[in-house]
Amino acid sequence: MNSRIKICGITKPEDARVAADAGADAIGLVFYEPSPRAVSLEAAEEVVKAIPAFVTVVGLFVNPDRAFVEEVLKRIPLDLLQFHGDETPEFCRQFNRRWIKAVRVRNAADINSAFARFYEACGLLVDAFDPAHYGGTGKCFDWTMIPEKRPLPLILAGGLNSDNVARAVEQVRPWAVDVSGGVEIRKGVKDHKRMTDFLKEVQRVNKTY
Ligand SMILES: O=C(O)c1ccccc1NCC(=O)[C@H](O)[C@H](O)COP(=O)(O)O
Repeated sequence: MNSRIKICGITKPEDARVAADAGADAIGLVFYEPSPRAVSLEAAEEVVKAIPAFVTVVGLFVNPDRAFVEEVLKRIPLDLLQFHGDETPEFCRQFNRRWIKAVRVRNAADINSAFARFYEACGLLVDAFDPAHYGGTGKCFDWTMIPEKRPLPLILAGGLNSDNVARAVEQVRPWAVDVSGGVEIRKGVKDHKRMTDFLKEVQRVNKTY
């Protein structure tokens, strides 16, 4: 099985185009103001115009109000919602939209309990735990905590970059990988070479299976 690739925290149309041209399966837009990768609705509209057919547009939220998600959905044609905070399953399911849930991993039980609790999600994103941040930390976690048995598609995130993603794919065999900081020059600024190197590396290791 090929691991799909999501590039998260895209803020500019040209970055979305480069990612899509190089083979990204999904683009993430961060609707969380404290993030250095946050986009306004106006910026998101421009980014989405640059995303071709068959590339999934993912909207990322952290403990949003229901009204805020609805406002975003009215303006931005998101294919998928990604909830990165302490949202409940009831909250996540109410938008009549496919969704994924992120979990910050301290131990294997965090992953197994999230699989059970968020069984209606269409994927579980596993990310590094940092008490001060909900995501986008640039930190890896110990991938040996990830169970072999996965009731939902598993999306691996946290500190991935073109140097370690092949090892991650070989070891974890995730449904998808998700990257943000590892393809930036600095927080919030994507680097086209780092994005294409990352995509090529996943494509290379995918071919070996
Ligand atoms: O990217 C952010 O700033 C962010 C802030 C708050 C919650 C989630 C956030 N990003 C979520 C992602 O999908 C990232 O790609 C994922 O956490 C991995 O980030 P990184 O370790 O920088 O690759």
